Amino acid sequence: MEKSEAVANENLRNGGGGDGSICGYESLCQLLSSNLEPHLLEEVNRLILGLNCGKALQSVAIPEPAKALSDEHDFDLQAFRFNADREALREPRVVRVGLIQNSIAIPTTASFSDQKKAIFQKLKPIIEAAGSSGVNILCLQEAWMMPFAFCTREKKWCELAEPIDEESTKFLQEYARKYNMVIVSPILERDVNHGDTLWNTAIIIGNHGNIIGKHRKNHIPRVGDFNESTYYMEGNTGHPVFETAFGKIAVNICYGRHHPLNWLAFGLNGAEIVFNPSATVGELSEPMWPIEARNAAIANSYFVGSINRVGTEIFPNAFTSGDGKPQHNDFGHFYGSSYFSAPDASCTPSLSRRKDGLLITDMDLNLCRQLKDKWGFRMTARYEIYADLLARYVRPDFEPQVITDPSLNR
Ligand SMILES: NC(=O)NCCC(=O)O
Repeated sequence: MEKSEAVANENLRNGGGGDGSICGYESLCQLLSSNLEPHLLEEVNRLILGLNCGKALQSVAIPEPAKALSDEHDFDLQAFRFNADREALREPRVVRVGLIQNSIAIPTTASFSDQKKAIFQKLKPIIEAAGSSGVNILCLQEAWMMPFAFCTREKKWCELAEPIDEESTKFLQEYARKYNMVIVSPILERDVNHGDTLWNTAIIIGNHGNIIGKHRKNHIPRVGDFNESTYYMEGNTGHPVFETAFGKIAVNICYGRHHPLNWLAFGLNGAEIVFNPSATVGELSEPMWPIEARNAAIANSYFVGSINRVGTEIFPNAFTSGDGKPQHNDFGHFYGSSYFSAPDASCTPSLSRRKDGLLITDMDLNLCRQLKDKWGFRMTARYEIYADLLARYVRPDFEPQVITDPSLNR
């Protein structure tokens, strides 16, 4: 292989910096802001981040205790604000929402209990930073309490699954109570009452530490090394929206973001913020990452919080994925880059591509209805014609509606 080809392949797998950075920059936005003249940057940002209420997205002052924690524990910390127009009859409904992305804490060869404890330990200062900054709703990444071992297809990792009221939930319930914070906790769930069935589940912990409910991932990837159907079942919880003290929220777990109907269903049930806790790698999905969630926010008139884990997780035994490629011990680089999208097509810059991080964003939920009134996507959606097509499509005798040009030679 040519050297340049080898470098290109390495960039594809791990990012242009070799260390997960983008040629030495933490994120695309940082690369652009470090290299463009201010007037060019303003125009580029207008195009790639959009405008919120006609203006560039505002950043928000980071509270001092959170800043101190991020300096001490070396995690990325950014804060922004999505505004809405002032209304005559409704007060603004501003909530502060946080997303956490992180790498695992110790090698995957350590004992399971040590690995879990080390992740808890690593997350403590980041959750403290969120809580002490007044975050109202906090979401963690997919299967945050374990390495993303689904690539291995080894059954031993099933041991890490937990019932919804166990160790990981208890750990977060304390923070929910301490900081009056709703916490969305995506874990690998063990459903003891149903024969130890495993699910990929997001638990919604209320701001009093109570469990409001759970949602189980609807769509399971069967792509690349993401052999997740070896571990858990397709969700059976529908598309619940959880009415919390701070707004109506829902969770579209990872691969569900490729399914527009999944996003739609949460919108139809009234979600104002949909979280997309994920675990995905650069080579597979990075060009899709800035588009799909943002499109969902626009199409469904709600906010989306997208989270991806960070780093390269190396497993003891090599695995293959039936694609003819050599066996390997890791998925590739989880590229972080967590961000928020708003219904008016604006979005925040993303967090680091290689570091742990906390993204805090204030959002006026009034923006959701304002965008529904402006664009009328819900009103113009013509759901009945799609309901009819879908009802026919799922039948075994479905015939596609194709009208063939009679002049075609067949
Ligand atoms: N965890 C998960 O569903 N990953 C699938 C990969 C992707 O959707 O980018």
